[in-house]
Amino acid sequence: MNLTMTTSTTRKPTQARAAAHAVEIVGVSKRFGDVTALDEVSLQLDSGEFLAVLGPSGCGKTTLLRCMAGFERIDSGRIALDGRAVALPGIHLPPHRRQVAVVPQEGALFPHLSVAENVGFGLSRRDRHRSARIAECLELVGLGGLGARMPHELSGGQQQRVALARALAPRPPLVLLDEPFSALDASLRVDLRRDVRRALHEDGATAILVTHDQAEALSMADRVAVMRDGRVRQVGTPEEVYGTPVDAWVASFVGEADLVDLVDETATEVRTPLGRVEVLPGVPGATRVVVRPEQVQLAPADDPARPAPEGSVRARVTTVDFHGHDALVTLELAGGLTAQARTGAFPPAVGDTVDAWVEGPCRAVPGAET
Ligand SMILES: Nc1ncnc2c1ncn2[C@@H]1O[C@H](COP(=O)(O)OP(=O)(O)OP(=O)(O)O)[C@@H](O)[C@H]1O
Repeated sequence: MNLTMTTSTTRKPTQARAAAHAVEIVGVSKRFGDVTALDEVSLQLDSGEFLAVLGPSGCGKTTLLRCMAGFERIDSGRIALDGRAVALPGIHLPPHRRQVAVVPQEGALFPHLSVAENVGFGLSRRDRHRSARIAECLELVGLGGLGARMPHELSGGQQQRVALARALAPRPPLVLLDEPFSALDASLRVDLRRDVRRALHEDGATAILVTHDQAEALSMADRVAVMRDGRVRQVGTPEEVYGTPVDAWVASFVGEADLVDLVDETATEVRTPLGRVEVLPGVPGATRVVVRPEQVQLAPADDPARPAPEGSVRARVTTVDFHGHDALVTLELAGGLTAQARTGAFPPAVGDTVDAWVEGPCRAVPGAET
């Protein structure tokens, strides 16, 4: 079972080691034969922080998590947890000595133990606060009073909540969540994300969530590390990685993006196939502009009631993906170029001619890597 627990029931005060990061990963590399799963990865987390590691399948997210938990040995670099080195080449603290809890993809509860026994699994039987801590953790994940149930009497979402309560119960300094919501349906996932975020925060846990789901990473984390091909491409707050991606690849992976060519530029404005666009201070060598679909405004062409602003462009609507609360509209621009606009619940129809323009500043990025 992919689960490690500590028997300690008190998290050590962080004040005594104020200088130490809760997690410090420095230049960590890990190879499997010819495959470089991790390539000089460096990350730091403060105590109580929630980091999401976001990247496509095969980018090395799970390997990073397994190296932190102690399930894999690193080839080079260093991992320290709460100021204590747990992995260096030649030094490998086993998982049970790292005080790290892992919440796997599917709860993997012990089927023959009750909910309360599952939650108390990592707590010493002699701990006189054991029952109180079990009850506290079940309350924390919204399952107060369900301790006597057996795992098969719970829904998938409830089982994941028990898995989280079990991970939190021994107060591990670090909780690692390995795509814990991937097996759940969409509406349950949204609720559970919010509750897990709150439970971790209330318990003061430092946590790392591995996910390929950008909405999950952006909505839950204090900071997001975007990975590709074993490397960390960008680390920042959700607003930073979405609003100021470092390159075209990050821009397209973290949310939808129209990457439009930069035609000419003045100090703060560029001309693009989507009209005039205000740009944020750019990155050297920028050739493209990241326009988020929600920045693209549309109005019926030649509508006297809503004249398009100067610098707008003419476009034809080619497809409309209706989502209820909003819609994603694909536009054909001059020269056969396409762009996407996110509208409200009343989008234009396929075949309509519209005026399109971009509102708000955009990020200019190097265009080479897509
Ligand atoms: N035990 C292993 N033996 C050989 N190759 C491995 C092993 N574990 C991982 N890899 C390879 O290392 C790379 C990174 O894999 P990893 O599982 O960390 O990616 P991931 O981002 O978590 O992907 P996913 O989202 O699909 O789980 C992949 O190319 C994978 O095939």
